[in-house]
Amino acid sequence: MFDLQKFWDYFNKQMRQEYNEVAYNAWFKNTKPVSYNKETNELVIAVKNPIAKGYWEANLSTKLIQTAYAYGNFEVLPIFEVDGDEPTERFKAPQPPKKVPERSVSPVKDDFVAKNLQLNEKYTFDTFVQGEGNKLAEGAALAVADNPGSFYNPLFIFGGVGLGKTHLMQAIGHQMLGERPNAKVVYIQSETFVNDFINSIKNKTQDEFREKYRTADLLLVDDIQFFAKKEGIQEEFFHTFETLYNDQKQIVMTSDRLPTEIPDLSERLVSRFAWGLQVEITPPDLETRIAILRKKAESEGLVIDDDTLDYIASQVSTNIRELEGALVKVQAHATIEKADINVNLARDALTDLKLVQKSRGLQISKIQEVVANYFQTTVNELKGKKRVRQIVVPRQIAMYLARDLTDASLPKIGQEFGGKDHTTVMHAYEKIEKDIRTDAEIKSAVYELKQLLDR
Ligand SMILES: Nc1ncnc2c1ncn2[C@@H]1O[C@H](COP(=O)(O)OP(=O)(O)OP(=O)(O)O)[C@@H](O)[C@H]1O
Repeated sequence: MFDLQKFWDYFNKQMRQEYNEVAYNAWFKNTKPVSYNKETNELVIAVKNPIAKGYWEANLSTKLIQTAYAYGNFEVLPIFEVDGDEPTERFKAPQPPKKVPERSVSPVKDDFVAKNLQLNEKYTFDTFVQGEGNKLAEGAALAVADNPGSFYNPLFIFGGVGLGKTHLMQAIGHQMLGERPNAKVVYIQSETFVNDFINSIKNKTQDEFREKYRTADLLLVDDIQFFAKKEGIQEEFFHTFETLYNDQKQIVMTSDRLPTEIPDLSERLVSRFAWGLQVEITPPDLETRIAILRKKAESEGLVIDDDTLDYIASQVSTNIRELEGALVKVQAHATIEKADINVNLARDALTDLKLVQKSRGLQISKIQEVVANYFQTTVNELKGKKRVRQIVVPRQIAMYLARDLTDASLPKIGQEFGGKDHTTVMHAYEKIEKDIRTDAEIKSAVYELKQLLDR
């Protein structure tokens, strides 16, 4: 006998172990079983909104089926309904993103408005592919989109270049506008905030400036690390933040690093940014990169087989913008050659990409120079034999980066480091790889060095 409530409790318990708290709250909290038909095996589940419905259909229906089977050999056919909505047909694909309605423009001068309110219509939750590295951030963004101004305020999303921070933050904006077309969603690059502020002083239009930002229902500030060392701007932003926060308006920020790592960010901003939730996006694994490419290819109407997707995804590992660029290249190559897309064509199309990566990789001397500068030591010390910690750690980090960012073999790296044995390089690599997971200082040093080397 299939007891629906008991099974549901069991399933939830399993999911609690699998999902972190943010994601669990986003997907399972207000979801409930409605009915089970033992003739047809249809199990109707009520989810709280269309996003959740799309997510359950894409990610959780199989889990539900498997769990029911494991639970007691029960067969279920999940059907998801949006709470209070009409029942929908089974496994319907997620809805395409709603067309973004024209926003109502608040009564401030045009030059303050027009250039800033643009959200990229492609940056919605539906087009965002979930993976290990962004699962938490996506869950948090969804939770915020569901309950702006209350759940996690502010939401601070941080991580490396081109990993989807802007995409996620704008998805929150889209969802709010989908539900409340007249909401005032303000999206800005932090540099725009800086420029607007300076112009407002020049033109004596500070009132308009403040009106624009302090009356937002949702303020999205991208790349906030540009506030580093800018005291006046930070002061202004502090007041904007206070006003919005006190009015229970949602604030979302992105940055390439944690607030504590932004140089000279005032203590009060650092502490306020920590009031809500800070979530990191880390680079996607191969599987996620393939899924992103597949989704992108589908949306462009491209037919690309799995091997080719796999090949393209394996060429670009850390930046999704570059990954998309690689796909565009392959597509352009196919058009020019009037040929179908396959692995050979992709290889040809991406040859120069490989050359760039290789030439990047050949510069072990560049890595040594940047690392030596960073740690205020010298390239000679890195190549030398001194065993004091101040030199050993930078040396090991430099070897780690040489291994990670170049194609050079272990013996070749050893040679470049004053003729060291390849086992020394291997040891350094493994040591730093482990330290990155356990030592916040090493992690942040490696991260910053990678950013420096990326320029
Ligand atoms: N998980 C994802 N699913 C689908 N597309 C993604 C995903 N992550 C990133 N992208 C795409 O990759 C591109 C770069 O993403 P985005 O601009 O959001 O990165 P970012 O982290 O804000 O980068 P930056 O640090 O340069 O500001 C965008 O076109 C975005 O749509």
